[in-house]
Amino acid sequence: MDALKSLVQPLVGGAGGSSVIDGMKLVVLGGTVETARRVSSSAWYALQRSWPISTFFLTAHFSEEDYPYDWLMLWLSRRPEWQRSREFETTTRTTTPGFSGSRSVDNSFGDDEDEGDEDGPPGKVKTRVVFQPTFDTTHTIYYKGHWLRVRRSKKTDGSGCEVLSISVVARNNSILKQLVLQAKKEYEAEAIHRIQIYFADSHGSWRWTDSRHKRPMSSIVLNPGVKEMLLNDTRDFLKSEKWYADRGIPFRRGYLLHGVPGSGKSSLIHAIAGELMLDIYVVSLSSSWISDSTLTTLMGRVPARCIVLLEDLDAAFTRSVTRDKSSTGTPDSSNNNSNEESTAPEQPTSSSSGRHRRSHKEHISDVNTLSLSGLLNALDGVAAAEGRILFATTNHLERLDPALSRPGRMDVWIEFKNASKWQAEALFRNFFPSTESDNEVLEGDLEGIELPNPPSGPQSPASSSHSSTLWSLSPSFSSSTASLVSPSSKNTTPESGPEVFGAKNQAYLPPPVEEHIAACQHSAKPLDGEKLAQLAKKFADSIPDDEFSVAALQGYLLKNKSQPESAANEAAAWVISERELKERLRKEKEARDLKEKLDREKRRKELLEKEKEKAELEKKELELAKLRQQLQDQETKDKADGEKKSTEDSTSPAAEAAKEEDTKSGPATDDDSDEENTPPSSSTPSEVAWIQVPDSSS
Ligand SMILES: Nc1ncnc2c1ncn2[C@@H]1O[C@H](COP(=O)(O)OP(=O)(O)OP(=O)(O)O)[C@@H](O)[C@H]1O
Repeated sequence: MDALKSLVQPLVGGAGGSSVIDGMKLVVLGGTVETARRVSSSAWYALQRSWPISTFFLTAHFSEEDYPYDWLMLWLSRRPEWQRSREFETTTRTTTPGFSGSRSVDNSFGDDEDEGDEDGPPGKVKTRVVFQPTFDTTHTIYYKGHWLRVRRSKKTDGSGCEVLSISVVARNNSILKQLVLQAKKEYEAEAIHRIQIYFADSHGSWRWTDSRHKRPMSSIVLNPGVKEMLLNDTRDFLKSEKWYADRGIPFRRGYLLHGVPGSGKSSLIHAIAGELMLDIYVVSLSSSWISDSTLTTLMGRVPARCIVLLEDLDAAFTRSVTRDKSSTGTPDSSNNNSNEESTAPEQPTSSSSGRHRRSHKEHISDVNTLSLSGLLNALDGVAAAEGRILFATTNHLERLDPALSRPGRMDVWIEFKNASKWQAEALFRNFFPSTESDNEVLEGDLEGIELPNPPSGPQSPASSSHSSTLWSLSPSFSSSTASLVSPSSKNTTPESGPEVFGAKNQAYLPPPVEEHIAACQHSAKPLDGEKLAQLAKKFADSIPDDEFSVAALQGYLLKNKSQPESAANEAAAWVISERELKERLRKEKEARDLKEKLDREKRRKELLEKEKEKAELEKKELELAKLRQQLQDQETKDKADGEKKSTEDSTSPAAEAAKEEDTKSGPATDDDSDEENTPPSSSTPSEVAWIQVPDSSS
């Protein structure tokens, strides 16, 4: 301290008693201590890295491609040392992908901490920002009597993958094992209310893609017994590992859900996954990069207990994007053409924290070489994981190869049809809130139902007691709802509503709320049991059996979510309008098909015409070539004949005599010789050339 004093003294000129000097002393002291801390810690790290100190450390590396990385990142995010890091980066991607937006990451902060945030627009997605230590900085964390050195870095192999390295001075690795197990436990405790969804990537790895709230079984409306049977069967399977082992049967079970679109196949699988607390691993078999070997690798890499979902099995060997295009379960080499337009693996866009947003580029090769035998091998070959539950969905059972759907691969088949009256009634009852307890099947858990725009904004006071029902999940005008309801209603006077411009004006009664504005309420009031039953029955009476999908009925109810009476009363009119719409669409499609057919026919005729013309032209050219050849032959022949004749003439005795005569009588005149040597006019080449040849250009 004396040394410090002597250091400071000259600077402050000896006026030690003033508050300025005290302040400066503190600054200098603080700076010195911090510098000393940093220097000593750097020296300590340098020492640790140096040989032989580093030889005392046990180090475990966790790649982000594997699950323990996620467990440890969640565990670390809760450590105060991690949060106290002096060098950090911010991200809206949470370190724990499965829990984006939740408060489980303690070092995050976001919109919901702003004061007055409640006034924000309902349904606004709240962004959370997370602090995380920068790469290549080392942090020391105390755990169960050991100092752990934790470091985040990137792999140097060019993949850009993150790696977490944890080192500890210990005799064996049991402390690291304990750490991983604890991190796993904490991670799973968080995951209890959610299911994780993984998608296959082109490298044959599974990538975490989404985390969803569990969907309650009660929100799935199927004919009685179906859900229960399926749930019992899957539960029973998971308990029967020994039974399978004793009989030498591979411990796998497959379910084929087939039927019309929008009938609840995917929803049921999600509900079952939630019920059994299993994650879902999705493979899209129509992906451009899928091949026999990638699929085999993927199937070998699923964990022991999970659901593997093969969506749209009938599209396995085609890469068309529309499911209505002819697709088949039988391999078709033409469809495996690598030059076809590639279809990128369908990855649902989910929260911003998804791993699919990693910056490193994914190489998606366009080599869909999946074959039927490859698929069958991947499903039940030696490399296929045991203990998994396979679900496959298809809208076209008839297009599947029998080998694919035989028992052993697909043990249980369930057909999904369009909604029955019974389902329509149950859907209505599930959809609208009731004041009676018997309707509580959905209480507390309907939040999983898939609404087009799931709002997360504040609820109106009236709806707060039912915050988890579909009714209260609907986007609401919240506190402003009261002002929109007809003034005849008791508690909807302007005074009871929020403070709005002119609300206190008592001189005139407000004009009635226009009907279309009143219809915009987004929350229905709970109905009493009797009324609900009556409306549900009326609704179901209007819905014909097996004509509309449950998804279509749900869409209709969503349009009327604040008006159960209208939903029931207008259902018959909706059915008529839907039929008309379907009829119109059918006719339009027919007209389109007809036009396409005529166009095709026209193009075919034009093609035929062109081919015919081409053939004719070729024929004429052939004839022409023939004639030319004949002409050439004739010319050659004539020439040869002429030469022969002239030779003969010159060697015969008469000619000799004539020659002698000529010699005697002197040279003949030019005219005479010309006459004699002129060949017969009929064989002159010039005349042959007058044979008319067809014009090739015609
Ligand atoms: N049986 C059902 N019970 C409850 N909701 C249903 C049912 N069927 C469909 N839905 C609703 O309809 C929507 C579509 O359902 P889902 O995706 O499960 O149908 P799908 O049969 O898998 O359709 P696709 O064959 O087109 O994939 C979802 O929002 C779901 O809530």
